[in-house]
Amino acid sequence: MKPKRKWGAVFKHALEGVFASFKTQRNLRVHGAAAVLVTAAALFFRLPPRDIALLMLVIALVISLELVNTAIEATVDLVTPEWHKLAKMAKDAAAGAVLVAAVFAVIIGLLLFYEPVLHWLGFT
Ligand SMILES: Nc1ncnc2c1ncn2[C@@H]1O[C@H](COP(=O)(O)OP(=O)(O)OP(=O)(O)O)[C@@H](O)[C@H]1O
Repeated sequence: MKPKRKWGAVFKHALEGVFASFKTQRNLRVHGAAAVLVTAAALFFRLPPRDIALLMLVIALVISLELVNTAIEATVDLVTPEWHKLAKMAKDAAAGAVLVAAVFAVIIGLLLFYEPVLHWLGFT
């Protein structure tokens, strides 16, 4: 039987996965930067806690799916360096999952920032 890993080791490996993915995946860095900017804007416009919680949720969803996408890409590359229609399907579907989450994140962001930005610009 495999010996049980300590919580510290589990946490360390998970963090290594996050850092390695940020280091190698440009899209993940772009989404990370967008998340920092959106969070700063939410604080600047004093969005209500529930709106900030919703933003945190969609940010976590997009970043998590980027990490899963990275894992799937690495696994596919490990299994086959050759062109294969199943490899294409796995990678395209994983990228599609990130795209769907990112599009809905943008829509949610527009809905949440629309009023405070108009107010700040003096239109309401
Ligand atoms: N082994 C393969 N067989 C078939 N198609 C592949 C294979 N590897 C990659 N592809 C195709 O090329 C696309 C890009 O794959 P790649 O591994 O280069 O991802 P990437 O450009 O690094 O993605 P990301 O920008 O998200 O990191 C895939 O979505 C898929 O359509």
